[in-house]
Formats: sequence, structure tokens, C-alpha cells
Amino acid sequence: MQLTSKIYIAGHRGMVGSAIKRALELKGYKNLVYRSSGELDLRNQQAVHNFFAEEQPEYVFLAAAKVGGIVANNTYRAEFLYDNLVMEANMIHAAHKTGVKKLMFLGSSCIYPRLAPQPLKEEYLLTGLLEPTNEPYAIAKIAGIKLCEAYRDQYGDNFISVMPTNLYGIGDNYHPQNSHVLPALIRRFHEAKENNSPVVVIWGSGTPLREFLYADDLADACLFLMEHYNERELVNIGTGTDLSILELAKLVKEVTGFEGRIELDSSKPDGTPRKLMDVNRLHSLGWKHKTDLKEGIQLAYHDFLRQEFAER
Ligand SMILES: NC(=O)C1=CN([C@@H]2O[C@H](COP(=O)(O)OP(=O)(O)OC[C@H]3O[C@@H](n4cnc5c(N)ncnc54)[C@H](OP(=O)(O)O)[C@@H]3O)[C@@H](O)[C@H]2O)C=CC1
Ligand SMILES: C[C@H]1O[C@H](OP(=O)(O)OP(=O)(O)OC[C@H]2O[C@@H](n3cnc4c(=O)[nH]c(N)nc43)[C@H](O)[C@@H]2O)[C@@H](O)[C@@H](O)C1=O
Repeated sequence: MQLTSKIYIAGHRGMVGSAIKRALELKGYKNLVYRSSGELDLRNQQAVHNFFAEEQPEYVFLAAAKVGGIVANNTYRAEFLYDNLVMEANMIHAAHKTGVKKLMFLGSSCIYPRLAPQPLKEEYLLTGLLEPTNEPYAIAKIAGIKLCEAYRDQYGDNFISVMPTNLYGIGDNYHPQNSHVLPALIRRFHEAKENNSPVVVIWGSGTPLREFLYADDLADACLFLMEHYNERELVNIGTGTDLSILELAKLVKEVTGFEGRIELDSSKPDGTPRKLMDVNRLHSLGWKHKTDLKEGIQLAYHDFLRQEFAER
């Protein structure tokens, strides 16, 4: 990418898209193009084709999607499958039709089989049954991967697919029911401290293991791979370390300064027991994450407080 290349960031207002936009601006890329979902609904095929024909982007970061935590995925199963399938199909086909030089599709760690060997290697894709709670979303993501592969095979398009682990950071979604675990816990522990509540309840057994990567580190990895990676194979993006949900809760408790007890709500789903990414391919390409989990949670908490104060 040249500093004058026209770069389209789909999903630029989201946690990942805004981090990619920040990273590009910091590196001096000036010719960025983006639209909110209100300005351009990526489920509208004609609108997407008109946009690509009019703007003619050279590089595309596909960071727009319908995204949420385990309860959101399991509640809005049709929307998670339909919206993501239609958005990625429209974007990838329009990118092909208008001769986009390179497109990066963002998948997710939940594309891998629920009980695959750990850590998860890229070649474990489609070797077993998926986690039921986010199967619709995972199927949509796998379809996106296969679209990129097929357009490369048939037309020679340089469309690459990256698989981020669980992410958190600036501009995250803190919705009490629909968010991912880390932002949900930041909000819940903070509110409990503010309200002098004696207990914070976390979902599930607390035993599942999860890996967390700070969103600005992911953005840095995305720019690195957009610059240096042009192959058909998937690339996992993670830290290569994980911890239990209960250990995570204790970390969030420490960062937020909550002093009460933690209780478990076993009526809520645990989801996949573990999904630790094998990041050897990423490391061999020359990229490693920088932000450790405790530092990242502190940064995310400060962003949450800034957002909360701004909304008063
Ligand atoms: N968060 C995580 O833990 C992980 C996320 N990912 C992937 O990273 C990518 C970004 O995720 P994240 O930033 O967390 O998600 P967010 O929910 O923060 O952002 C999603 C973005 O997608 C846009 N969007 C949603 N629906 C439409 C639509 N119909 N038309 C146009 N735009 C739409 C939204 O635009 P607007 O704000 O304008 O409405 C929003 O900016 C996704 O592909 C996700 O699957 C992968 C692994 C983990
Ligand atoms: C990111 C990736 O992976 C996502 O899957 P996931 O990792 O299972 O989703 P999650 O972040 O919501 O973590 C859920 C784990 O955490 C426990 N848990 C405790 N307390 C809360 C809580 O308050 N909220 C939530 N959401 N989970 C909680 C919960 O019991 C479970 O064990 C996909 O949805 C999909 O979005 C995807 O791409």
C-alpha cells in the first residue's frame, strides 16, 4: 500500500474498524474511505456495487459484521448467519468486479471445531463439529473464507483471510446482554463498585479458557499482513496464551477496584471449553503482539469510563 492508495475500511466505527483507521492515520495514509451502516447498508447488493464503482478502492479491510457475545450469537441465530453471509458476499463480489488490488476478510477463532486439538492450527478448519452457540456466525465466517479462496482460485484475486482470537479494547461493545465477556465484566464490576454491591455474578462455570488480544494490536497485525501476506492460507492472529473466565474475572475485579465476592450463574452457557490459537504462522511471518492482558484491561477500562462520562 502507498500512502496515497485509496483504502476502504468497512466497519470503521466498530472496535476493530476504528482501530484499523487509527493505525492507518498514524502511519500517514491519507486516502481513506468509509461509510456508516446508515450511509451504506452492506446487505444491499446494489448499494454496495454502486459504492465500489463510484469510489474504486484499491485496498479493502472487511471489518464490518454483525458481532456479539455468546448469548447474542445464540439468540439472534438467523441474523448472525444472514447478515454476515450477505455482507461478505456483496463486498467480496464487488471487490472482484471493480478490480480491488487486495482485500482482507476478518473471520474469527470460532470457525474451528469445538473440540479440536489445542492450540488451534489453521489446518483444523472443517475437521469437526462447531460450537452450537455460535454455529450460525461461524458458518458465515467459514463461507467468507471459502469465498476468498474461490475468487483467488478462479479469478486470481488477492483476497486474504485472517482469524482473530477474542478481542477487546477502545470502542468495544459494553451492552449488558449482547457484549463479549471482557467488556461485559468491565461494566459489571465497575457498576458493582459504584453501587457498593457485595456480589458480581459471572456467567457459566468460570472454567472455559479464552485468549484475548488488544484491538490496537490486532489492527497493527492487520496492517502488517496487508503489507506482507499474499497467500491463500488462513492466518491466526492471537497472543498464544489463555486463562480461565474465573481468572479473567479476578483480573477485572483487581483493575476496577471492586472488593466484593464473585458468584457463578450456571444457567448461562459456557460455550467452547477452549479456543487457544496456534500463532506460529503469524510469528514466523514476523509479527507478535505487544499489549499484555492486564495493561490492556486497564486501557479498556479507562476507555469505558471515558465513554460513560461522555454519555452523561
Ligand atoms: N470483537 C471480537 O471479539 C472479535 C471480532 N472479530 C471480527 O472483527 C470484525 C469487527 O468486529 P468488531 O469491531 O468487534 O465489531 P463491532 O460490532 O464493534 O463493529 C461492527 C461494525 O460493522 C458495521 N456493520 C454491521 N452491520 C452492518 C451493515 N448491515 N452495513 C454496514 N455496516 C455494518 C457496524 O457499522 P455501524 O457502526 O456504522 O453501524 C460496525 O461498525 C468482525 O468481522 C468480527 O467478526 C473476530 C474475532 C473476535
Ligand atoms: C469472539 C468470538 O468468540 C465468541 O464466543 P465466546 O468467546 O464464547 O464469547 P464470549 O466473549 O461471550 O465469552 C463467553 C464465555 O465467557 C463467559 N462469561 C461469563 N460472564 C459473561 C458475561 O457477562 N458475558 C459474556 N458474553 N460471557 C460471559 C461465558 O459463560 C462463556 O464461557 C463468539 O460469540 C464470537 O463473537 C466470536 O467471534
